Amino acid sequence: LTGEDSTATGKGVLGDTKSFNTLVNSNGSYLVDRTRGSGIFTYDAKNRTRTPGTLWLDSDNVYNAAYDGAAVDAHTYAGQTYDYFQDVHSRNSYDGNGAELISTVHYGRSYNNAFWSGSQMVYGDGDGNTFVPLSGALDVIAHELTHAVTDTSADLIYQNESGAINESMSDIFGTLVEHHFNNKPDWQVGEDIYTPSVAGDALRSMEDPTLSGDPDHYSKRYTGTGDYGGVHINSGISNKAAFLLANGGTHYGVTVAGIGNDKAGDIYYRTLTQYLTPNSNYSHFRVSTIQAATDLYGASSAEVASVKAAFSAVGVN
Ligand SMILES: CC(C)[C@H](Cc1cn(Cc2ccc(C(=O)O)cc2)nn1)C(=O)N[C@@H](CCCCN)C(=O)O
Ligand SMILES: [Zn+2]
Repeated sequence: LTGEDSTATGKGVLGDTKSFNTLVNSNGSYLVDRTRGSGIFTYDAKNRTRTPGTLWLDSDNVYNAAYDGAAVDAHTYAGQTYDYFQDVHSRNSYDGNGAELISTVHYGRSYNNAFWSGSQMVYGDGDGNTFVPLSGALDVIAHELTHAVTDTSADLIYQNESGAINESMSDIFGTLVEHHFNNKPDWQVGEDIYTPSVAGDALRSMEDPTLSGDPDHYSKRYTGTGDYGGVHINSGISNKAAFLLANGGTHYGVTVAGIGNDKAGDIYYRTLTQYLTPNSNYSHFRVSTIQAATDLYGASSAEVASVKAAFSAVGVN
């Protein structure tokens, strides 16, 4: 594919105007951003389930049609997530080696989900009640891309406690990316694309996981076999700890002094990429996070003390 690098404008899922990089040639404008790593490529599944589908081609480099919104956000937010990992953690794409970022939108019919397939991001349109097109939320895209970071580093097995940590890392970095770009930042997940007719709700809350029925203490962990052993359920334990580490608070009588998003992000990134292994459980997660914080700030630092307090607050001792 040859052509000129160009900047297009368009409207995202929620009607917001934004600009993004495209490749233009005699065929028209492709959602190809050659300025980041080996490139960001966004495809159209045309409501079927073959991936990646067709590379997105637009006629005039202006992406204002309703059908374009999902692609505009998938492309733009993938670029922002790339920038977060490069600029904040010096990681070039999800593998650290500039891997291409492939996204497919309009996957399936009224498909209420988004996922990392093992090689690319995939976004459904939602049914319009439970979800609107799922690429419309930056925390969701960063959630999916963090699965790729995890798979190319700790490679946490997607079940039971290692799977819950895998899921929590995706929620943590999804939230940190949303804060980094100051995109209506909060400690909820998927709020921008979940239940358009219900204000103030979200898929999951990191501040209070019990709002979606998930545990906020290790003693309340799910031990069944559903959801790959509760990977989207027991993630609440780590999500609550992450909220406390960044923001501070008192939980079940344990007080945590917040250290802020940036330090928390550096600690979790180092934990994920240097210490966690495929079979890590919550106990090893605590030890690893303390070690990462010790490497960065010293054994007697306030940051290490807050990591210990955050894990103790959620019952991981
Ligand atoms: C990231 C987030 C937007 C997305 C949200 C999501 C969507 N679903 C299915 C789903 C469908 C319908 C409802 C309903 O209330 O009617 C709720 C949930 N479950 N979770 C999600 O969490 N997807 C999983 C997909 C995992 C697929 C297995 N690898 C993930 O990326 O972890
Ligand atoms: Zn996930």
